[in-house]
Amino acid sequence: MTYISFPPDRAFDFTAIGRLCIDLNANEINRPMEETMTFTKYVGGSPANIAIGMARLGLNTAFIGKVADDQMGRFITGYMQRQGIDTDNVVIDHTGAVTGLAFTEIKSPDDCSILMYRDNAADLLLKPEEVREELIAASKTLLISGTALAKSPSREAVFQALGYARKHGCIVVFDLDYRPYTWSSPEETAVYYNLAAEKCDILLGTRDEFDRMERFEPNPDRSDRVTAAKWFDFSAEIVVIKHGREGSIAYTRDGASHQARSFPAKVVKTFGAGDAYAAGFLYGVMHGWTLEQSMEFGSAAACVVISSHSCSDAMPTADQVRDYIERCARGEITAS
Ligand SMILES: Nc1ncnc2c1ncn2[C@@H]1O[C@H](COP(=O)(O)OP(=O)(O)OP(=O)(O)O)[C@@H](O)[C@H]1O
Ligand SMILES: O=C(O)C[C@@H](O)[C@H](O)C(=O)CO
Repeated sequence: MTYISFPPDRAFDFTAIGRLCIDLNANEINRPMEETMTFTKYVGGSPANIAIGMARLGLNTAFIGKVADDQMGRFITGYMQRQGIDTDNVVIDHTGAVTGLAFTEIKSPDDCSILMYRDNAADLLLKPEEVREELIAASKTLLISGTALAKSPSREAVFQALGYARKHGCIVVFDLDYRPYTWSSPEETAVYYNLAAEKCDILLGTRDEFDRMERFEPNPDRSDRVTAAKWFDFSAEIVVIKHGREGSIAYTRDGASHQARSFPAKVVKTFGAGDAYAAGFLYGVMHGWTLEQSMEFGSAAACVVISSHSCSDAMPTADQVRDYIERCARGEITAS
């Protein structure tokens, strides 16, 4: 059964809007960052990771964002281009803004955290008038990321992109991607997440992220079905709630639910799972797979990334995801 009809014959399968930043992942792992001395630099930013994941899976991909006018901005843009991602709508800031840094701490495979330096980050300075309508008109899918709603003018740029997407029949995916550092208050988060979610076709988030959206409409049992039902009164066709190692569940407008288990993984670090999951899941949905197949593919893609040191660099190809699934089926991979 097809839950989403993507517009055919467009130059891009997938376009993301949001932050492009730098991950600095501690090399000395399994210890607090106070004791780490060296880091490896990767392109980061949840929407960037997802776009890289989609390109790695073989989809025609573009990005809408803003980078600093410095070596880090040029590193990011060059890396995206080497992945085959169209960066014509990646704007260079000229106000002296900087690149957001995500220092990642890997205390243990299950205890990871991210220290974010995002003051005056260039990505949040993307303006509505810098969003190119023709790019969205040429895209089957637009992914928006919650953190881009945290500050103006990025917030208005996202709503401008949403307007173009609705005008041109582009399917909108909302990856909730809540990052506390960037927001002024929980109320502000809930207001803007709800305003954006009303215009989206597919919602992807964790239970905690959906809880944050429900400040004004309590869901005391934190019911996934209650959460999803609300969005079918708006534009949503699919609502996915992710539950970490416990797997994920999706609801569709027809009232059906779809579940996927997680795969075993030798976890190096937990973050990046959601980005890889989003790429793998959307890859399946865009290929007309069942939701169960798409969620399974996303789950396996997530395991490839959490078994690696990086997020962006580790985003798998379709063959690598299939190989991971097959190796698990043969019992060759067990959970750490
Ligand atoms: N420890 C794990 N072992 C196996 N699979 C996992 C693990 N953690 C996450 N996954 C897989 O990745 C999916 C998404 O992970 P999660 O629910 O943690 O989302 P997230 O919080 O958005 O991820 P991130 O940590 O990147 O922010 C899960 O539904 C599951 O399939
Ligand atoms: O999204 C961020 O700003 C942090 C990412 O760069 C990091 O790779 C991560 O947390 C992935 O979800």
